[in-house]
Amino acid sequence: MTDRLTLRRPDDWHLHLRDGAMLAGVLPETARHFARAIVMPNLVPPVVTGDDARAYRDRILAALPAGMDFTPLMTLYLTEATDPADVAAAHAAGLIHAVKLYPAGATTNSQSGVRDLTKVTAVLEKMAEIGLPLCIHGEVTTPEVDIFDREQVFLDTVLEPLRRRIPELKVTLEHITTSHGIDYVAGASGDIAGTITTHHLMINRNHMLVGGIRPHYYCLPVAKRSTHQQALRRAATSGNPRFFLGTDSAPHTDPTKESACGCAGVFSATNTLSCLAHVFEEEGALDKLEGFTSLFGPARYGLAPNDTLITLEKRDTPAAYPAKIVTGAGPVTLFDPGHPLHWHVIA
Ligand SMILES: NC(=O)N[C@@H](CC(=O)O)C(=O)O
Ligand SMILES: [Zn+2]
Ligand SMILES: [Zn+2]
Repeated sequence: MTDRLTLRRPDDWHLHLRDGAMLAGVLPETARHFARAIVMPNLVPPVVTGDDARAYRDRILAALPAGMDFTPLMTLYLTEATDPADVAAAHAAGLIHAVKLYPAGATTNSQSGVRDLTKVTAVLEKMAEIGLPLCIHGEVTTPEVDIFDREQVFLDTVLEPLRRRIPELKVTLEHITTSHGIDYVAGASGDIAGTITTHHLMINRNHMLVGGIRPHYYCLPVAKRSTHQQALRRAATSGNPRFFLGTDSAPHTDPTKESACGCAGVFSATNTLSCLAHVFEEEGALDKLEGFTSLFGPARYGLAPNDTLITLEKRDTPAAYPAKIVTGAGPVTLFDPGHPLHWHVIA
């Protein structure tokens, strides 16, 4: 049996590329299939100013193997010291496409994030004025709140009040993991969208915890119960342009994942398209895949869709992906969906 699917070339609207040897190792994995990506700024130290973003963009382009075509779309890491004029200048120069809000302590390298949102009002007002999206890691960090409830509590206690205070702000709720997040984005008035990762479409918390703990499925926001996974699958395959792909491919070396205190992050750049074709076929929605991977994101970010194409083919033989990729920083295990993938990216 052969089935073919030709799509506009996809983009990744939430990606971690890191720096140095890790950057050099993982960048080709994304550039092979994706034309552009919103590049997360949570380096150590973070990408805070326009100058930081320019320097990081240049390092990414320098790490790109000859013959590969890839455009990094840069972001700034919002801190309580961020200067609205610097943000506006970087946006006007075409350098940055979003600003990222990490509640301090919420996730990997978020210690310089925002503790008090009232301290960044001037930046957010400037962003609303110039139409620059705020990408949000939507989890509270309150110690009393259960980790499985942190996204839902964030919606009520942080996101909704913030959007009431600055209604013109364009918001992207990143890596949605719950039906609450889906319902919020689908139902909210104003300019809001949400990204969904590959792995949250394919796993729920049982995959991570039943029969032994699987550190390579640990990420933030943590995978929730299967009813939430089902809500994510319905949203991703619905054709609603508010929902599009942000893989959140987040490489960490195996020793830092397979540890008594393992890092959060799933690395999925290499096999994401095979995974997504699998999911969309299971949902009977292959006709909705192109919107999710290639059309809704550009529309949201005010960019044209890519004019090049990518072709997938379903074959009886499963696609052969490596279990891990070797980088100069160490081995990085690839997301394992737990079953064979029959959709091959062929061109
Ligand atoms: N998603 C993750 O589990 N980890 C990300 C950070 C993030 O996106 O929250 C990382 O940088 O490793
Ligand atoms: Zn995050
Ligand atoms: Zn991320």
